[in-house]
Amino acid sequence: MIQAEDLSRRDLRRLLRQKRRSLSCSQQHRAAQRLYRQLAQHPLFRRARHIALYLANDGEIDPRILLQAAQRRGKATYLPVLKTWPGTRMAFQRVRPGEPMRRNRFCIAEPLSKAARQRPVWALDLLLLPLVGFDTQGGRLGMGGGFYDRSLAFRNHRHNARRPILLGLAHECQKVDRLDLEKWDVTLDATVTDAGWYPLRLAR
Ligand SMILES: Nc1nc2c(c(=O)[nH]1)N(C=O)[C@@H](CNc1ccc(C(=O)N[C@@H](CCC(=O)O)C(=O)O)cc1)CN2
Ligand SMILES: Nc1ncnc2c1ncn2[C@@H]1O[C@H](COP(=O)(O)OP(=O)(O)OP(=O)(O)O)[C@@H](O)[C@H]1O
Repeated sequence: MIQAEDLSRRDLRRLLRQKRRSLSCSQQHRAAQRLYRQLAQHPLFRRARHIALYLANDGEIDPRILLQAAQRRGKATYLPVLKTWPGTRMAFQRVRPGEPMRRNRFCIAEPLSKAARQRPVWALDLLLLPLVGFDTQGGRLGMGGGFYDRSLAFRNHRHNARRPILLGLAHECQKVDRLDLEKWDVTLDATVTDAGWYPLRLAR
């Protein structure tokens, strides 16, 4: 495991992104299947009616089969869409199977922005977050854009906010011993990897 305290946030990001990108196609495929098995029958997933996920990029663990399962089960599914103004914000937009996608400025696929189909983040039941690195105390290191932190800033003022449940999704190799958190960083309720769960304070 990586000893995070010896590295700057920038170097840690670079190292962890390299690690996830270097996984082979078959390793990625196996990891996605294992992640699916960890989550698909879990009460938090089964109970959630409004779920936000992401489209995998840059070696991230791929939640697409969870997205498809959620849609088959009649849940409302959402993906992040970057706003053109202000450029630091994103929204969560409802998507249906087969909907056209475009590439955003980071080359990540996203739905065509339609304000009427966006849902405020506090009205989602479950948010599955991509991440670059995680620790076992709920710490999350993202891509460095601050998009998720900004969307979830309300959580740091209202610690008792129950919605949405925040689950980081990761490859086991993205685990680090400890992340230093900045004041704006939101804490995850749990991180789920291909190998298992790292819960922080899940109310069941
Ligand atoms: N799959 C996925 N979707 C996501 C995120 C994510 O982490 N994963 N995001 C989570 O926040 C948002 C996009 N955030 C991002 C933040 C920074 C960079 C970034 O630094 N990219 C380039 C360098 C900048 C550039 O090309 O202009 C890079 O790859 O180094 C990419 C995405 C919304 N959608
Ligand atoms: N709630 C917030 N309000 C204003 N600025 C914020 C907020 N949260 C984060 N930021 C800004 O975003 C920048 C990036 O933050 P950080 O490195 O924690 O992003 P990240 O969690 O890795 O990225 P992401 O959430 O996009 O995956 C920071 O420089 C910070 O100033």
